[in-house]
Amino acid sequence: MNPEASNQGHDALPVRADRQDLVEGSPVLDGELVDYGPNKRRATRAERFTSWWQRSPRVPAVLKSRRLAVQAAKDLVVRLLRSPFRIAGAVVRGVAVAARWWRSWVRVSDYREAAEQSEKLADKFTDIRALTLFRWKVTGGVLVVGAVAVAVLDLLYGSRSLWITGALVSVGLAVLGRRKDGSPGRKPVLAGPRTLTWTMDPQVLVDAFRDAKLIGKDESLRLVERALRVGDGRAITVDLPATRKAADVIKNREALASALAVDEVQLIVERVRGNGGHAGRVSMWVADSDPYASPPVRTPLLGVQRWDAWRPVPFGRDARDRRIDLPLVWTSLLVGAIPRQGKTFAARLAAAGLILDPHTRLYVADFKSGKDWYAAAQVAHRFMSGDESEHVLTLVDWLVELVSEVQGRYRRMQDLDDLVCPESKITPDMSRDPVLDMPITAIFIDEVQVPLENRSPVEVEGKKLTAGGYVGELLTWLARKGPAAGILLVLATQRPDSKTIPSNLRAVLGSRFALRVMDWRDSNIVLGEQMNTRGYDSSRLLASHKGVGILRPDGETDVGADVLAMTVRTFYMPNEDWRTICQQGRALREAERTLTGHAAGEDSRPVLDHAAVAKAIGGGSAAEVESGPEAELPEPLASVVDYLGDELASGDRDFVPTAELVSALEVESTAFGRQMGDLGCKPTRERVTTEDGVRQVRGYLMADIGAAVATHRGAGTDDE
Ligand SMILES: Nc1ncnc2c1ncn2[C@@H]1O[C@H](COP(=O)(O)OP(=O)(O)OP(=O)(O)O)[C@@H](O)[C@H]1O
Repeated sequence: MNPEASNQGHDALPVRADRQDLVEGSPVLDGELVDYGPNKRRATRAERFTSWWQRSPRVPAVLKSRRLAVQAAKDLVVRLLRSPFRIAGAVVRGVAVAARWWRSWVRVSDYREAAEQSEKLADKFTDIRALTLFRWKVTGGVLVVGAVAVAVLDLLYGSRSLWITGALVSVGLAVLGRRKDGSPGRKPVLAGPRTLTWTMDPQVLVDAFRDAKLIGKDESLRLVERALRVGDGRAITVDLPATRKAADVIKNREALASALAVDEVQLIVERVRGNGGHAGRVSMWVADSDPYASPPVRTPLLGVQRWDAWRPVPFGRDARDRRIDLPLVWTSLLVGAIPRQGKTFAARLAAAGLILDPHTRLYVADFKSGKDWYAAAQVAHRFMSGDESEHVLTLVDWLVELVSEVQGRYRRMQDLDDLVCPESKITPDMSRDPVLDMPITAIFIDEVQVPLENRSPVEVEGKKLTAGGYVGELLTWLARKGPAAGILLVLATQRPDSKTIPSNLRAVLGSRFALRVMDWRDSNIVLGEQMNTRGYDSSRLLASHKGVGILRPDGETDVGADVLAMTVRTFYMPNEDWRTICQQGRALREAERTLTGHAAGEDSRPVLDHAAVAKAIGGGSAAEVESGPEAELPEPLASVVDYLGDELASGDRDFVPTAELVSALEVESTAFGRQMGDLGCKPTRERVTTEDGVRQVRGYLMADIGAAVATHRGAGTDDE
């Protein structure tokens, strides 16, 4: 690649302006300056030393900053000037403490109190009195001996000895009267900052686990692999005490990060699975600094000639800098985030892998109607960009065409022998055989909430439906049946809420990628029910971390087949790289003669068999679409329903403890109980099995919650 050209590309930022309205004049630039890969130069020895010095927990903070050092010097001068007064104060306090102790001793207070408590003071009075007299005599004796000793010393050594004795007594009294830790006002209200020291002191790690309540007071950790330097951080593997679960450590990662004094993005906690692991083995990695603050990495696809759609597509890197590839075939992908977090960039990465395989067929529906997808028009079998109702109706036609295509493929697979098609599933050879005509076909829909929310009427087999409802039904059917036949969906949405993306559609989208969202509910909508309680909540990601999200893949990734989800920063693929990849994809298709549809200049209308499609997706569900959207539930019932998800209907659970709901929904328990009561849900007590055995806890019966939901939905619909 020409370096000059590439540098130019970095400086020339994406132009976001209306194409038709562009007349002569300076372009309006919208974008972010990104300093990445190729410009990175090796740090010098001095720079490396400075970086180590700044990060090392062994170097005191005052030596890391000039401002802090000056402040520390000033504090020292003040301390020195104040020291005579502080010593005098300590001596006075020491005299008071000594006098109090002597008084209690001479009065035999402990003996007296014990006798009083056992109501035997009268019996013991004579003994106490005798002891008191004896102690007075001892006191008198010590004073006389002391006075004589001082007089003798004075005679022998002069007044110097008096000064020395006085100084020694003062030091003793000052020590006695020093400000000790533990009593109010006797320690600084704000102690210094906590810093990460666990790599040096395993006890700190154990304490952190205890502070985070991940192990009990009397429990400890076992070291499996000592702390090692891995990448730009340290890794350690430990075994939890028996019965403690690694899943709970992952869930409470934030508490552990706080106990270890690091930001949670710097802490990666994974369960070690398989042969070398067990349910209580935890592998931890702590980054030296924010792992996502470094410049983003360009997609490795830029350097490859072609890609195989069956290979997982390079998607990004995790905090430990491990490459994460995303399997796309036989699954579907949902990408969700608030605006400007990198959804389109993420969806385009998935597309890039497929574009570089000339045997794939692409449908691209860009409801963002910007320039982000424009370059894909040269390779896409069907392409459109716009957010009007006509575009939604075109999408309906595409989806109907794809449903027919899937049905056709299954029919044709039945006729193939077992050697070519061993299961009712497409294989790599089948997808590349031009005679079979079953290429991997992917439909990309950016801002999928636009068609899903469209209320234009469509008539299907005599029934009136909303276009959005019909799109939802078609997408659900395709996500369920399509992947095995080689048809996959990639949907990106700015509005990951339960009303926009129907729950039955979400349930069948295998892979999920959640960039930053507004709250844990939206995060669960993208990632799946209760993922926040398992430690995966994309609302906790930082706004400055563009392209960073939580990936829940459907299938094996390089991190491991059993990893539920992971935080990934997507590769950076700005517009000029995207254009290069699309041009390369076109050249590959031209060479293989696989250019079809829109890209080949033949914008054929889809062949539609509405009757067969309506039959396939089922009349019952279509009727549901007709009845309009479900009435909105009041809070906190809506959040409870969101949290419980499918558990509410599945009947797997009869009861949910209040404590679980309060902690998952992050609400105040009294107010929550009152609001639930107002909505017709009264708590009960049930016996449940917890870690500490069977206990009776307060909570709600699923049936009661279900009944309250039905009542409120019914009421809402009646009102309309
Ligand atoms: N992996 C990445 N590394 C660094 N920056 C990124 C990355 N991915 C995206 N960005 C930055 O984030 C910005 C927004 O990305 P993108 O257009 O994909 O957001 P979006 O979520 O699709 O936005 P919208 O909702 O407005 O369509 C881009 O301009 C890009 O500079």
